[in-house]
Amino acid sequence: MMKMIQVRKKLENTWAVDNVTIHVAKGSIYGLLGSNGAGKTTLLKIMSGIYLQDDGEVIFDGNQVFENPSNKRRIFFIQDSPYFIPQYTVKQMANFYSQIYSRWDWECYEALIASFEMNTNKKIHRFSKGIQRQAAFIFALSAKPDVLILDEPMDGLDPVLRKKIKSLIIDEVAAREMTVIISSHNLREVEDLCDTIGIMHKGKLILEKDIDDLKSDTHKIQIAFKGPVPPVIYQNMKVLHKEKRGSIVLLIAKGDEEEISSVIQSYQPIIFDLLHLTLEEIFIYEMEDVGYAVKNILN
Ligand SMILES: Nc1ncnc2c1ncn2[C@@H]1O[C@H](COP(=O)(O)OP(=O)(O)OP(=O)(O)O)[C@@H](O)[C@H]1O
Repeated sequence: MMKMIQVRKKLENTWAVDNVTIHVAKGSIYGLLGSNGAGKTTLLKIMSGIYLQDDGEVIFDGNQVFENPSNKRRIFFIQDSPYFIPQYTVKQMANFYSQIYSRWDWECYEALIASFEMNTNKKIHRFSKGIQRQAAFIFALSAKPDVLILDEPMDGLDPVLRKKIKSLIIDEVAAREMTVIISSHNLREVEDLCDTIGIMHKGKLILEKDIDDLKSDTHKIQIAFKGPVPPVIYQNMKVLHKEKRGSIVLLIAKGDEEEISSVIQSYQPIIFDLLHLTLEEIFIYEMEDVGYAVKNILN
């Protein structure tokens, strides 16, 4: 539903986004990861129609996004520093959004205001950074957008609020198939939320994976045999990493768990353990495979 095809954008002398192709399916939550300066904000600004790309296409539901007001009204973007009209109170800002977003839901707004115990008569710029962010979420969820784009949304929020906001996002996705694109420096912050992860590095999308696929077919295997490891056990797996510790061989490998197990068992190993990896471990090994360090997005 949201597509970017070979998109490039130059800012001053840098290709901030360089030949990126992304397809975000309706009702999915896409996590865009990358270290400082990777190009995430630029890509989100292109996706939400703030920037026009230099090359390539950005298509939402079959139409261009840039300078297309009817499409833009179906997209809500919370920037890394949320923008509010100067001097506006929460209530005035809500009135403003209700005129732009045709599906604005006052009932939902009132419920969120009560739940976050938000003072609607206070000028938003007087709130702390964290409360401004909560206000931005209240507006975003009340606007009932088809696509919610979030740039570093959890910055400045305490763990309780992060959890609350994540669960509100998940409820909205489940209830009406809202699509979410969310950027972060940190895999751990978004791994429980996203179903697809894309990693950017120096303007390029260097890895894009479905989280369930990744988790289900990547394993940590420890094996030892009386003699050498029979080479045939490697036939139905893709080895990402191999290490020998005495007589034990440690493998990080992709493949079907049952097939791998049955072949190994048939050669009567002395030791055989097959464990699932954390998403973080999977990314480290995957990135080793493509030759990039991702340590800074795993901290
Ligand atoms: N307004 C601008 N003018 C010139 N260069 C810019 C501008 N905005 C970003 N850039 C450059 O474009 C590249 C990508 O920046 P961008 O802000 O998109 O990265 P990011 O992944 O969001 O980084 P961060 O996580 O630090 O926010 C960087 O090299 C940055 O210096």
